[in-house]
Amino acid sequence: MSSSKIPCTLVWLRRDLRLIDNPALFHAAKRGQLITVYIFDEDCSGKRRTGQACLWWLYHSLKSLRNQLSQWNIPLIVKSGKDAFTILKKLLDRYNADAIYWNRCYEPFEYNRDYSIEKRFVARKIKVETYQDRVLYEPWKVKNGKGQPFQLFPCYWNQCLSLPQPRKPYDKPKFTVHNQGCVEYKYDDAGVWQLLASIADNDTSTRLQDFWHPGEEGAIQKLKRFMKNSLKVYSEKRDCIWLDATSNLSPYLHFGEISPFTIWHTACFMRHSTTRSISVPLHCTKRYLTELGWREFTCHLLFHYPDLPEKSFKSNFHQLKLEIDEEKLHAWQNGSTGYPIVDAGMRQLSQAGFMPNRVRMIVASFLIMHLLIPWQKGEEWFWNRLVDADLAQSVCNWQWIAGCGPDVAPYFRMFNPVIQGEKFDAEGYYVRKWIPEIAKLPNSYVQKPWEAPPTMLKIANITLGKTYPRPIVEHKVARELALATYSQLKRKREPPSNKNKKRKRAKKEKLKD
Ligand SMILES: Cc1cc2nc3c(=O)[nH]c(=O)nc-3n(C[C@H](O)[C@H](O)[C@H](O)COP(=O)(O)OP(=O)(O)OC[C@H]3O[C@@H](n4cnc5c(N)ncnc54)[C@H](O)[C@@H]3O)c2cc1C
Repeated sequence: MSSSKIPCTLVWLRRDLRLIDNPALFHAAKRGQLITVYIFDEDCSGKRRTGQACLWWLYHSLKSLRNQLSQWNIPLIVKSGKDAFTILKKLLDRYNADAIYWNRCYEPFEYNRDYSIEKRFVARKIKVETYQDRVLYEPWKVKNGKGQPFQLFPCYWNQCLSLPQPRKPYDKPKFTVHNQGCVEYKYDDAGVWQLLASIADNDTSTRLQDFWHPGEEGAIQKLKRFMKNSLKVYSEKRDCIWLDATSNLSPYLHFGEISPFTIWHTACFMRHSTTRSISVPLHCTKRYLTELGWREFTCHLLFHYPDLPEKSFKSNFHQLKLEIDEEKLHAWQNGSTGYPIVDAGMRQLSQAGFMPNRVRMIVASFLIMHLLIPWQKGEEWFWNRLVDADLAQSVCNWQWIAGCGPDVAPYFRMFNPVIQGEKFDAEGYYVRKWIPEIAKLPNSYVQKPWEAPPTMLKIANITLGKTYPRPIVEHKVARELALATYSQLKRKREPPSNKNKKRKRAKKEKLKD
C-alpha cells in the first residue's frame, strides 16, 4: 500500500510498449508514484485472437519493457482475463492509486471497451486521462466536405496533409519520485508470465529470434539504420525485394515499441538536415511518409467500417461463391506452387514472420486470382505467421488486392508472377535465398524453372516435380478463368440503364419535395 501522500497513478499499457514518446507514462510520471499493468486476454473476447508470431513478439516485448521499468522500481504487472474493468479496479484499490492513464487504441472493439471503462471510472470519481497515440490523425478528425469518412486514399491523405503537423514526440518520462519504499508491490503474476512463455514457445517462435529483436531498443536500432542508409533511396529502392531497403518497422509500430510521431519527425529532420552526408531528397521523405499515411488510412477505414474483417466492403462480392481447392491452398501455404517468387515469399513468411510489401501483393494476388481462393483464407494464414499482423492493415490490404475494398485495385489487375519476379528480383537474389534448391539456375530461368532446357536443369540438380514443383496452374489459363469469374460480378451489378432511370426518378421526386 502507498505509505505516503504522493499520488499514485496506474498506467494501463496496451500497444504502447515503450518509454520514448509515451504520453500516458510521461504525464503519469509527473504526478508521482506509478505502477503499470498489461492485461493479456487469451480468449480475446470480442476481438481477433492474437496470432502465433505476435504472441512470441508480445512476450519478449513485455519482458524487455519490464526490465527497462525495473531500473526505476516501477513494476509492470501482467494480468490475464477478459474483464479489464474489474482487473484495473482491483489494482487501483490494492495500490491506493487515485488515477488511471492510458494511450488510446482505435480498433472498434478496443475503442468501445475503453469508452465504457472510462465512463465507469469517472462515475466512481477516479481520475482518467487518455492520450492520442498509435496514429498521427485520429479517425474522427479527418472528414470529407460532407462530414463523412474518406474512402479513397489520395483524398484522405491530402486532407491529412492540410491539417496542422503531427505533434512533436514526448521525451522519455522523468521518473522523479523513486518508487522504492513508497509502494510495496507484490508481484503475483508469475502464472501469467508462464502462460505467455509457454504460448510463445513453439517451432515458429524459435526461428523468429534469428530475425528479430523485439522491444524498444530493437525499434530504435531499426529506425537509425533505416534513416542513415535507406531513406535517401527509399523511393527508388523500396520495391527491390532482395535489398532490404525498407524500414522493417511494422512489427515495432504494431506493438507500439516506436510511435508514428517519432518516425514522422525523424524523417522530417533527415530531410532538413544541413549535414550533406545525411540529407535526404524530398521525394524519398514524401514517399516514406505516404506509406505511413497508408497505415493511418487503414486505421481510419476500420474505425468507420468495423465489418471489414468479416465482410467484403463491396456488397456485390458477397455473392461470389468460390470453391476452395484444398490441394492448391496447401501448395500456396507451403511455398510449393512452382512459381519461385510466390514460393520464396511464403517460405520467408514461415521462417521470418515477414515479407516485403511487393511480395505480399504478389502472393495475395496469386491466391485470389490464380487459385480463385477467397481472400479470407489468405488473411487467416498471414495472421498467424506475420510478426506485424495488424487487423486494420491486414484486412484493408487483402480487400484491396481482392478488388472488394473501399479503395481498390481493379479486379482485372492480375500480377504475372514471372514478370513481377523478373522486374523486382532481376538477379534472383531473393528467390535463391529462400529456395536454395533452384539456386544454381541462371538468372534467365530462375523465375521460370519449367522453361529451362533439360540439360540446364540437370546441371542445376533440379528434377521438376521432384526437387522443385512444376507450376500448379498455368498463368494464361488462370488469367482467363479469373477474368471470366470476376466479370460475372460486374454483370450482376445493376445495368447502367436501370441506374439512370432510378437517378432520374429520384431527381424528379426531389423536385416534387
Ligand atoms: C496482403 C497484405 C497484407 C498486409 N498485412 C499487413 C499487416 O498485417 N500488418 C502490417 O503492418 N502491414 C501489412 N501490410 C502492409 C505492408 O506490406 C507492410 O506494412 C510493410 O511491408 C512493412 O514493411 P516496412 O515496415 O519495411 O515498410 P516501409 O516501407 O518501411 O513503410 C513504413 C511503414 O508504413 C506502413 N505501410 C507500408 N506499406 C503499407 C501498406 N500497404 N498498408 C498499410 N501500411 C503500410 C507500415 O506501418 C510500415 O511499417 C500488408 C500488405 C499486403 C499487400
